[in-house]
Amino acid sequence: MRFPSYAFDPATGVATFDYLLDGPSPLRFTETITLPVPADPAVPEALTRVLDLLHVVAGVSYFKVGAPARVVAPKPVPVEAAAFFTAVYTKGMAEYAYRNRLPHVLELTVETPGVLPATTPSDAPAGRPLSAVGGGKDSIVTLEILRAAGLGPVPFSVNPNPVIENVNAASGLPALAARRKLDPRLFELNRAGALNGHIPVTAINSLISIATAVWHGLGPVVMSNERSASDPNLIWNGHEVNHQWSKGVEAEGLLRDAVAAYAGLTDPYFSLLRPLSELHIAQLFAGHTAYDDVVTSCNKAFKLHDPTARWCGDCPKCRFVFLAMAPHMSRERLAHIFGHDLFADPAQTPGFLELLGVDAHKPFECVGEAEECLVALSMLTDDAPVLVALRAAVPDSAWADASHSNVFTPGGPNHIPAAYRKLLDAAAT
Ligand SMILES: CC(=O)N[C@H]1[C@@H](OP(=O)(O)OP(=O)(O)OC[C@H]2O[C@@H](n3ccc(=O)[nH]c3=O)[C@H](O)[C@@H]2O)O[C@H](CO)[C@@H](O)[C@@H]1O[C@H](C)C(=O)N[C@@H](C)C(=O)N[C@@H](CCC(=O)O)C(=O)O
Ligand SMILES: Nc1ncnc2c1ncn2[C@@H]1O[C@H](COP(=O)(O)OP(=O)(O)OP(=O)(O)O)[C@@H](O)[C@H]1O
Repeated sequence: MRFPSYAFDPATGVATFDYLLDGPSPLRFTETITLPVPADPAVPEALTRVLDLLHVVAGVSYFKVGAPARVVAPKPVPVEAAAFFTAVYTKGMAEYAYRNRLPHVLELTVETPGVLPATTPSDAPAGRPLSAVGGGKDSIVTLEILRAAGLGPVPFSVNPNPVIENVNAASGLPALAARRKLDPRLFELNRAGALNGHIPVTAINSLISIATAVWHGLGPVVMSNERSASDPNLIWNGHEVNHQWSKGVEAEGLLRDAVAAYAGLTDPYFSLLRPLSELHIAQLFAGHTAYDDVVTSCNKAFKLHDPTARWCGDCPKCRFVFLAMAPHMSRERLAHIFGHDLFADPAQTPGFLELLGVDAHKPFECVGEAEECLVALSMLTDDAPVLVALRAAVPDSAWADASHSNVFTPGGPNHIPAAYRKLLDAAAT
């Protein structure tokens, strides 16, 4: 796989990234990413550098059509950027490799045509934070922590759908948006049965967020990725397979190092919620009723071709968020947010058992740990049909583990700068 060229027009904010899958029948693709144009459209060198990184990282959508054995990046970069590329194409594509039985994907190294020394670091950004909004509870909690601290966060999204637009409207904060258009050829190939699978979309959205912040004189970029995003779903051929890899703390560190070494940006990007469990975030979300009619975490609402849906009420993510929010609010409020009372429907029991670790591995979805689910269940005392069935199915040993849980104690590795860490600690205690 090669990366023939890319172009960026500061007058329109349009970047076009070209890709080539080499071979007897070469395949060419072009992805278009449109950044919001600032009042002063002069292009700083750091923006060009971030776009260089984005060119390679956004290539994963086209890589997956052929799983080529060699990926050759277009420019020399520092070792930190090369390491980030390799991790995105291996660890970020691990679910795709596992589902398609392509073990070589986990072993490849993204080649670069030379090694550059690291760029001299600049000062950390001191502008208004750019806060990535996905429409779910997590980014709402971050936005409200930053707003309460008087930092004037700027909500930012890639391809905002009506859910995200409604969340932004409920926040009352003027938002920025970027557009991302995959090459339509990809969908033709998918319809014709090409190899397909999950890609590390957060790595792409993160670089688009950093590019926007740099161009607009904003920053840092503040994400809302939680502690459990770092935990794998399963081990395959000796490699961890994590559906949420690019939301995890390892990816966050690699991305920060790559952007620092190649673009000279210091502390440009971190996740404010990294030390928190999903259950803890759900507790903080419960304090903000203004978003009840708009908040949506269900991934089915985010299909490229069906942008109007909210909670489907029948997927691992809906079940997980319902369970995580349940201890922190009335059942009436919960049913209002979701449009369904999932604990009243016995057909939901097997799906909840999967989340509780009683069945199978962690689902390939953005859901928290089995331990968090057990703690949430232990906090619920009423006799809704699903809760009765779950209590009966959970083994005694699991209850003992849940009673010693630290899901409400912030912890674990993170990259939060000291000034922001104070804000989190004040909000989460
Ligand atoms: C919404 C969703 O979950 N989509 C995944 C799904 O794709 P599907 O065909 O059902 O719908 P579309 O999202 O409309 O995609 C259409 C095709 O386009 C491909 N594609 C999409 C975006 C992209 O950046 N590159 C692409 O190539 C896609 O593969 C389809 O062929 O199943 C796909 C195959 O498993 C997934 O790739 C789709 O996932 C999206 C990329 C997506 O945005 N997913 C996030 C909701 C998601 O899963 N986030 C994870 C974090 C993962 C990470 O490491 O960043 C999470 O929240 O846990
Ligand atoms: N379209 C998008 N544009 C920019 N950032 C996004 C987008 N979608 C998600 N994100 C960001 O990526 C991270 C992971 O997204 P995720 O969907 O898990 O979070 P969320 O929507 O805030 O909450 P939830 O886990 O409840 O869905 C978050 O920091 C979120 O803000």
